[in-house]
Amino acid sequence: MSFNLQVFLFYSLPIIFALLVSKLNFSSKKSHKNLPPSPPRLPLIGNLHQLGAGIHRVLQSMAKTYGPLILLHFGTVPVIVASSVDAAREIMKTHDITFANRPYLNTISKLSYDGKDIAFSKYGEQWRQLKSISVLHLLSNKRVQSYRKVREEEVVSMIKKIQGTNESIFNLSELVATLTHNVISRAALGKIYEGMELKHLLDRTFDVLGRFCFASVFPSLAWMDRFTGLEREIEKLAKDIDEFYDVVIDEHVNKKEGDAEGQDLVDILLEIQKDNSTGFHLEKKMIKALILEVFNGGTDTTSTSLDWAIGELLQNPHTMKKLQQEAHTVGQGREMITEDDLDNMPYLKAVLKEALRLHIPAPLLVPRESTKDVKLLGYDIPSGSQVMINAWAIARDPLIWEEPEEFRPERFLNTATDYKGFHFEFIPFGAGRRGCPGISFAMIINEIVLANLVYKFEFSLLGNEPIDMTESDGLTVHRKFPILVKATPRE
Ligand code: HEM
Repeated sequence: MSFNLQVFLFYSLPIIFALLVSKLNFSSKKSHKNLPPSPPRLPLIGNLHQLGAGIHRVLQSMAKTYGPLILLHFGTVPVIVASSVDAAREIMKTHDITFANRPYLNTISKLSYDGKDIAFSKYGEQWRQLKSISVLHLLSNKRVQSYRKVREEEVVSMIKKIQGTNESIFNLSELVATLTHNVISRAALGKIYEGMELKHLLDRTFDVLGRFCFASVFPSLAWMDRFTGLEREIEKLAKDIDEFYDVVIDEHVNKKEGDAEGQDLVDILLEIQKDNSTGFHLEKKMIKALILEVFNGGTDTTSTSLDWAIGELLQNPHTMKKLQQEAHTVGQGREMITEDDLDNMPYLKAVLKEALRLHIPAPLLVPRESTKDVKLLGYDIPSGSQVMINAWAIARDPLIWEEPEEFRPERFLNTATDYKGFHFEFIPFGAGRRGCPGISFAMIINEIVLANLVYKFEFSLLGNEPIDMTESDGLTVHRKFPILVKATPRE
C-alpha cells in the first residue's frame, strides 16, 4: 500500500479532529484478549503515519522490536502482520481455512467486477468454482505448455529487437515488460491489441490502486472518496475496462471457425460457459473478471521478477558467467535455447529462485482475513482481522538464511526448497488454498527469456557505475530505475 500523506492530511484533518473530540466522549472498553503487541499509535490514524514508502522494510524493523506477530491500525482498520516462518505456517497451513478469506478492499474490488474474480472474492462456493476453473482449465501445466509457440516467437522477436540496437544503449526492462505483456495477451486474448489500449488500462489501474482511499482505512469516511475525485476515477476506469472486455468477448463470440490457431483463455471460458461443463453458471462478468485478473495479477509480477533477476546478474558478473556457461553447454551452438532444454538448466532455476527470494514482487502477498476467533503463536486473533504476511522479511530472516542479503543462487542447488508453497521460508507466491495458481505460467516465461538473453548476448552497463537496485513504491515492488545496457552478440 502506498499513499500520499499530504493529500490525506489536507482532506482528513478537520474530520479527524471532529471524530477525535467525539471519540474522547466515549468510554473505551478494555479488551481482555491477549492481542499481539502493537507499536504506539495516534488516535484515529493509528499507525498510518509510521508506514509510507517501503512498507515491507518498515514492518520488518517493527517486527525486530515487537516480535513476529504485531497488531497495527491502518486508520481505524486493525491489521495483523506476520513476519516469521512459524507465523506464516500457522496462517497458511494450520489455520488455512480460517484465513482463506480476503478483506473487502474498496478500490480493487470495484475494479475487479465487485468480487467476481478469484483473488479478491470472498472464500466460498463462487471462489471455489472459479479457482478450480483456473487451476484445471486456464493455468494447468498442459495449458501452459500449449502456449509454448507463443513464448518462443516472442523471445525470437525480442532477440531481433536487441540485435537491432547495434550495440548501443537500450532499455532492457522495457523490452522484458513488453515481451511479458505480449505473451500474456496472445495466450489470454489470442492477439496483441494494438494501440497499447490494454497497457494503458493496466497503467491506469496500478496508478489508481496506489492512491489514498478513505474507504479502505476509514470505512465510515468512505464518502470522502467522492470529494477527492477517487470514486469518479474508479467508476470511469471500471467502465473503460468493461467496454474493452466487451469488445474482446464479442470478437471471440463472432469469430469464424479456423480464425485463429489454438484456443486462447477467452475461448476456453466461453466454451465452459456454453457447455455448462462445470455445473456452475459462468456469468459473462466472471469471464471478464478472470481475464482481467490474468493481466492484473500476471503481467506486472512476472516481468518485475525477471527484471530483478537480470539486475542481480548484472551486478554479480561471476554468477552471470556461471549461468552463461550452463547456457553454452546446453545450447551447443544451436540458434536458440528451447523449452526442452530448461530441465537441464538447474543453475538458471536457482538464479530465478534467488532473485525471487531477495525481490518478492508482492512483499506482503495479498491480504487475508480471519473468519473466526483463532489463536496464533499464543495470541488471540479476533474474527474479521485483516492479516498481512511479510514474505519479504521472512525471505531475508538471518535465523533461516545464511548471509540473507547476499545474492547466492548456489543456496538453491541440491535442496528441495522451492516456491510452490510448501516451504514457508520462501513464499513469493503465497501458499495454501489461496496460493497463486499462475506459478508455472509465470516461471516458464522467466526461464525461457533469461536463458536466451544470457545465451545470445554479453551485456554491459553504461560506464563503470554499479547498477542502481533501488525499489519503487507501489503494490508491486519494481526496480525504480530501468536497466539500460549495451548488448554484444556472443560467439
Ligand atoms: C512472478 C509472478 C507472480 C507472483 C510473484 C504472484 C504472486 C501471488 C501471490 C503472493 C498471491 C497471493 C497468494 C496467497 O494469498 O497466498 C497470488 C494470487 C493469485 N495469483 Fe499470482 N503471482 C504471479 C503470477 C501470476 C500469474 C501469471 C497469474 C495468472 C496468469 C496469477 C494469478 C493469480 C490469482 C488468480 C491469484 C488469486 C488466488 C486466490 O485468491 O485464490 N499470478 N499471486
